[in-house]
Amino acid sequence: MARPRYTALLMIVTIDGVAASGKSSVSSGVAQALGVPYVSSGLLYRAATLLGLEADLDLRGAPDLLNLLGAHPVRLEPLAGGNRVWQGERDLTDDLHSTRVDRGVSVVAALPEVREWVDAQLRALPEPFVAEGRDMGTNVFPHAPHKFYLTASARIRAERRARERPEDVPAIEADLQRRDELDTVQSAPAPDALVIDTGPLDLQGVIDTILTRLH
Ligand SMILES: Nc1ncnc2c1ncn2[C@@H]1O[C@H](COP(=O)(O)OP(=O)(O)OP(=O)(O)O)[C@@H](O)[C@H]1O
Ligand SMILES: Nc1ccn([C@H]2C[C@H](O)[C@@H](COP(=O)(O)O)O2)c(=O)n1
Repeated sequence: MARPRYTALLMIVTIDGVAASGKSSVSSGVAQALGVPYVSSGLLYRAATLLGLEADLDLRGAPDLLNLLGAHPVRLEPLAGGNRVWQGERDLTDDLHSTRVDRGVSVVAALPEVREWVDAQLRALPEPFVAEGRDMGTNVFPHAPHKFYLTASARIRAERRARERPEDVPAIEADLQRRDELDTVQSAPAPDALVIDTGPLDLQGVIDTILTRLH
C-alpha cells in the first residue's frame, strides 16, 4: 500500500453538524480523498424510522421498535462513495430520505435504546473511516483525533436541499428548524471539534478546509 498522504488515514475522522449542513456530501468527499469508507450514522436512525413506519408502530415505543430491528437485522454498508443500508437482501437506502422519514426520525433518535443500537453497530466497524452524524465526536468516538462540526443558516441549508426535492424553500426551512430543535440534545459540537460555517463555502471548499487539517 502506498505511503499515506494524510495522518488520518489510519484513524477515525468525525464530521458532525445540523440537518442538511452537508455532512454526507462533505464526508464522502473527505473519505474519497483519504481512500477510506465513510459511515453515515443518520442512515441507521432513518432505517429504524422507515421500518417502524412500515410496521405502523408508535415511533415512541422503543420495545416494539427494538424487537422489529432484532427480528430483521439492519446492516450498514459503508463505502467511500456512499452508504447502503440493508435489511436482509432488501436495500433500504433509496427510501431513507423521504419527508415522512424526515418527520419521524427525530422521535426515533430520541430513544436511548435506539441510540445504543446505533452506537453498537458503529463501534463494531473496522477502522479507518470518516464517521458523520450529530454525536460522533462527542459520544460515539470521543477519542477521535480529528473532529469537525458543520453549520450553516437554516435558509442556506433549505436552499441547498430544495435543489434535491420538489418542495418550496420556506417549508424545507421550517422542517430543518424543527429538526434542529428536536435534535439539539445530541447535536452539540465536541469541545475539540473545528466548527466550520459552510455558508460562504462551496462543497469542495468545505472538503478542502478539512483535508488541509489532516496532513
Ligand atoms: N458547502 C456547500 N455548498 C453548496 N451545496 C452544498 C454544500 N454542502 C452540501 N451541499 C448540498 O446540500 C445538500 C445537503 O447536503 P447533505 O445531504 O450532504 O447534508 P446532510 O447534513 O448530510 O443532510 P442530512 O442531515 O439530511 O443527512 C446536498 O444537495 C449537498 O450537495
Ligand atoms: N449520530 C446521529 C445521526 C443522526 N441523528 C438523528 C438526527 C436526525 O434527525 C436523524 C437523521 O440524521 P441525518 O440523516 O439527517 O443526518 O437522525 C442523531 O440523533 N444522531
